[in-house]
Amino acid sequence: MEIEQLLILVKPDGIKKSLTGNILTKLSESRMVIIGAKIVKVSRDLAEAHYCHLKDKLFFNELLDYIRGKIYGEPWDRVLAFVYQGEDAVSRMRKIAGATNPEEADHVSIRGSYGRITTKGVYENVIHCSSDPSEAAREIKLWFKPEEIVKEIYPVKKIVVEKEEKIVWA
Ligand SMILES: Nc1ncnc2c1ncn2[C@@H]1O[C@H](COP(=O)(O)OP(=O)(O)OP(=O)(O)O)[C@@H](O)[C@H]1O
Repeated sequence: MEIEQLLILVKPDGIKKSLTGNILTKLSESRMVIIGAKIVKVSRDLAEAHYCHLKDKLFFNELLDYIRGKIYGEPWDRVLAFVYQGEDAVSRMRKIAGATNPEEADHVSIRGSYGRITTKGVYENVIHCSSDPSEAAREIKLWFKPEEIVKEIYPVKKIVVEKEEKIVWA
C-alpha cells in the first residue's frame, strides 16, 4: 500500500464544541502519524483558495464565513491544521471522518457523531479531510510551509529572499 499524507482541519465548530480531544482520539485509531500541526486564523484568501472548487455554489460565502469562524467570532474564529501520514491515509481517514453530510455519515464516524445540518447555512461537519492524494498535496502546500512539516514529503527548492520583514521575539 502507498504511503500517503493528507490535511485534516478541526473546523471552528469542532473547536467551539471542545471536540478537539475527541476528534484526535478517533483519528488516532488510524495509527497514522502527525507530521505537521498548527493553529490558524483563516484569511479570506486562504479560505477562497482552499474551497476554490466550490466557488460557483450558492453557499460559497457562507462556507467562507464558516471555515473562518466568522459565525462564532472570537475566540472560536480559528482552525487546527494537521498533516497526517501513513499507509492508504486518505481513504482510511475519510472513513473515520464520515460523509460530508452529517445525516448521511456513518453514526460512529466523526461527522456522524458530532456534525449537524443547519437550517440556514452549510453543513457543520467539524473536520475537513483531503479527498484524494493530489488534492492533499495542493492543500498541504497551501496551509503549510516546508519547514513546518517534520518530513520532506514533496520536492523543495532554495530561494534567496532579500529584505524580508519578519516578526521575532522582542
Ligand atoms: N450541499 C451542501 N449543503 C450544505 N453545505 C455543504 C454542501 N456541500 C458541501 N457543503 C459544505 O462545504 C464543505 C466542503 O464541501 P466538499 O464538497 O469539499 O466536501 P468535503 O470534502 O467532504 O468537505 P471538506 O472539504 O470540508 O472536508 C463541506 O464540508 C460542507 O461544510
